[in-house]
Amino acid sequence: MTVPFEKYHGTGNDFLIIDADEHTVPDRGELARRECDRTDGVGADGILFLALEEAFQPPRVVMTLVQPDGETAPMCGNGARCAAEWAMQRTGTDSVMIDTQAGTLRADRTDDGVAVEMTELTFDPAGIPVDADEGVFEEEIEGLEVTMVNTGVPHAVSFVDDVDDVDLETVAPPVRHADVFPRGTNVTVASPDGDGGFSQRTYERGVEGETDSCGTGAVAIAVVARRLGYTDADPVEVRPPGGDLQVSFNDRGRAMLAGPVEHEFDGEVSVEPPIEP
Ligand SMILES: N[C@@H](CCC[C@H](N)C(=O)O)C(=O)O
Repeated sequence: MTVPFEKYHGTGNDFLIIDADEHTVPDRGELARRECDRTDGVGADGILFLALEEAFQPPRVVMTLVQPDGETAPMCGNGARCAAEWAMQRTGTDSVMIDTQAGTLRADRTDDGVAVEMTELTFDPAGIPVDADEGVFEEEIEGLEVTMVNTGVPHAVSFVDDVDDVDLETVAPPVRHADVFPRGTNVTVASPDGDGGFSQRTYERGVEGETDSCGTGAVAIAVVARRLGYTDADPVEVRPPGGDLQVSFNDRGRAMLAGPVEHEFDGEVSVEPPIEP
């Protein structure tokens, strides 16, 4: 049998979206491993399974991201922005709430895209998690000087002179798999633009490679840069290869992630039918 999907991307971080209310996929991990493959499948950084609750004001959408390795990620900044656009299109609203494993986010339409209020972030080792007695700030792990933060998912953030000079596919995997991270980590490098903003590159856990953009990574750069005194800009402009993101801070002290979202195309994928009882 086949299941329809809609393909979205947020600054190049791309996802197949499947309506989880309408379509049952018995083995989500198998589907993600097969269809996220950029050679033999549709090609994407993950599959978002979305279940809409239209009765609420604003409407709610339950978001589950299954990554190309078949595992579930608790949170995804760009995925949340794509999920919000999908839900806003379906409900004709300009605001939605998104339920993730890392917490509930509010998302609003902006002039040029979608902004989400991120979940609470932490530098606490237990919350990242990292096996350390105190917060990890500018410490060398597997050859890279990193600061550890959890912005919904863990990021090892490293500031360098020029992100384009970093051989990320070589430098990142030892950090991503370092023993001190019981659940692994994303690895994000950033270089200052001299104007309070940063260029970004991220090697993503679950994708096991570099993506064109990572929303939790952009927020990680902004909060770590502010914490270390590298910027006092608000919003902080963060530029991954796939487009420009803005990270601002609201009066609740929460980070807001904003940027464009695009609907690319629709299609169908084949799945095994559910086993009848
Ligand atoms: N691309 C995402 C992050 C997705 C989760 C990450 N790969 C993980 O496993 O922690 C984003 O935009 O935040």
